[in-house]
Amino acid sequence: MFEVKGLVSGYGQSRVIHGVDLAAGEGEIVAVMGRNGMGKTTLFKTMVGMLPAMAGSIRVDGKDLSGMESFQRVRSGIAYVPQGRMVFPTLTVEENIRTGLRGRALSDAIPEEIYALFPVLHEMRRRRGGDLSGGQQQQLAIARALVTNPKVLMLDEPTEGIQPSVIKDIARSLLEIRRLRNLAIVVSEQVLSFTLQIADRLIVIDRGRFVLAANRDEVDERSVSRYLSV
Ligand SMILES: Nc1ncnc2c1ncn2[C@@H]1O[C@H](COP(=O)(O)OP(=O)(O)OP(=O)(O)O)[C@@H](O)[C@H]1O
Repeated sequence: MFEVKGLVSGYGQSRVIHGVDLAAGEGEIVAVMGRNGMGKTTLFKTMVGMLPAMAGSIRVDGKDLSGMESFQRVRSGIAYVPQGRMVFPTLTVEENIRTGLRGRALSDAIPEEIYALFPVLHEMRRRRGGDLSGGQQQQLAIARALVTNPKVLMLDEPTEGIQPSVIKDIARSLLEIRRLRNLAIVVSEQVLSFTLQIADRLIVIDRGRFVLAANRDEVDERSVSRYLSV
C-alpha cells in the first residue's frame, strides 16, 4: 500500500538519504529508529514532500507521489505529524484541528471520533495550542493529521520531550487509531521501549542507510540499542 523505493535525498549538494526502501501495508506499524542526525527527519520530509527526492519513488496504492507537492500528497492519503509537533500556539485547539480539514474547514464539525480518541482535546477545545502540555500538543498534532483521513500516518519522533507516563498514552492512541482506521503508520523514534509496544516491524537507520530490519517478535534488542546509544 505504502511503498518507498530507492529514495535518495539531501540538501543542495549533500546527500543524506542514500537509497532506502520501505513498505507499510494497511494496518501495519513500522518504526524507523536511529540516533540524532542519522537522517530520520530528512527521510520523513522527503516522503511528505517538504524536500524533493533526488531519486526513487514514493507510492500510495501504486500511485507515485514523488513529483507532487505536499498538499497533493495529503490528498493522496499521506498525513504528517512533524518533529516538535508544530502546533499553532495562538490558535485554539479546535482551530488547530480545523487547519487539517479541507474545504469547509470553518463550518464543518470536528468528527466525534477525534474527540473520542483524545477526550482531553475536547475539554481544552477553546484553549490556545500554546497553553497545552507537550503530550497534549502531540495529541493535537495527531488529531490535526487524522482529520485528513489518511491512508498513511507519519510521525517524526512523537515521544521527544514527553514524559514516560504520557508516552504510554501516545502508544495506546496509535494502537487505537490503527484498530479504528486500519491505516499504515510509519514512525521515527529513538525510544525502543515505545516502538516495541506499537511497531510490527523495526528498521534501523544509520547515516542515511537502513542497516537492520526485523519483525518485532524477532528483534534483537541489543543490536538495535547499539545504534541508538551514542
Ligand atoms: N537544512 C539542512 N541543511 C543541510 N543539512 C541538513 C539540514 N537538516 C539536516 N541536515 C543534515 O542532515 C543529516 C540528517 O539530519 P536529520 O535531521 O534528518 O536527522 P535525524 O535522524 O532526524 O535527527 P534529529 O532527531 O536530530 O532530527 C545531519 O547530518 C544534518 O546535519
